[in-house]
Amino acid sequence: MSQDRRLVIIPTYQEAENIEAIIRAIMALPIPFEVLIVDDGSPDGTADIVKKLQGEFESRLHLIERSGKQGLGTAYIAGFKYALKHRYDYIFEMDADFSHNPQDLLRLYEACRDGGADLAIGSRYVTGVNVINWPMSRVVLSYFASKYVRLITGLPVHDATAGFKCYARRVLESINLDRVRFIGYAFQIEMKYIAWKKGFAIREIPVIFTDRSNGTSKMSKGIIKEAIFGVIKLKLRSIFKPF
Ligand SMILES: Nc1nc2c(ncn2[C@@H]2O[C@H](COP(=O)(O)OP(=O)(O)O[C@H]3O[C@H](CO)[C@@H](O)[C@H](O)[C@@H]3O)[C@@H](O)[C@H]2O)c(=O)[nH]1
Repeated sequence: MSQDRRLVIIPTYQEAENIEAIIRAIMALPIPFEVLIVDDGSPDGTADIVKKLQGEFESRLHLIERSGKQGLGTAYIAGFKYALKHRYDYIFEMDADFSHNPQDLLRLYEACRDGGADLAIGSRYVTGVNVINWPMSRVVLSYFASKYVRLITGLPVHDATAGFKCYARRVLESINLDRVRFIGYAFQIEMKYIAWKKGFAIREIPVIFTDRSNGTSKMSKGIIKEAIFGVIKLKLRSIFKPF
């Protein structure tokens, strides 16, 4: 176990209020994780805070700086390419804003390392609805989005848009990352769908998602639209141009 190399990728845009605390919370976990921040030129100086912390955490804290907001999906793709190049064994996706509890990284890791999962998903909807502080409209949208994804594509997961995950390296190695198209929540659906179509074992681990106290969500109408039409495009793509 101790030889495993674990990388937590956190995409950031305007997360100056959260970034130091989330990095410290991950660094304090009982087993070592490395962290890669992929920042899109946040005007609030998120990247500068990361650079300052690099002095303290040295080789455990990494930063990719990109110019301008390019979307969560492309930030993760940049992070995945970094992870494969540097041969990490387990690669995690996580938000910067504490909506994902850093302690749950350990449970996702165990599900992959000991539980036979190739992809472990921190899932809000395995046992009821485990979301705190979201407006009811957002809970309903998110919950039924997963039902919609299942209906159209057959993807057998309860939380299709979840953004808290652990991939065993072999999953990312098997995916042509240059063919991953979507940039918002549809990206989260697309990655799960491709992994499932390729026959990887997916396990959902129940987690509690707590909406952020600091900063704001980057959700937009464009992101919702991309997800609605993206699911249909994914289904068609799988018929005409299998993954
Ligand atoms: N680099 C980069 N990071 C971004 C961008 N947009 C958002 N992020 C970062 O991505 C993370 C999630 O963004 P939020 O805007 O906080 O997401 P959310 O609305 O709370 O959505 C959450 O739930 C969705 C499902 O309901 C998930 O699909 C999503 O991944 C996330 O976990 C945060 O760390 C945020 O800074 C971007 O364009 N570029």
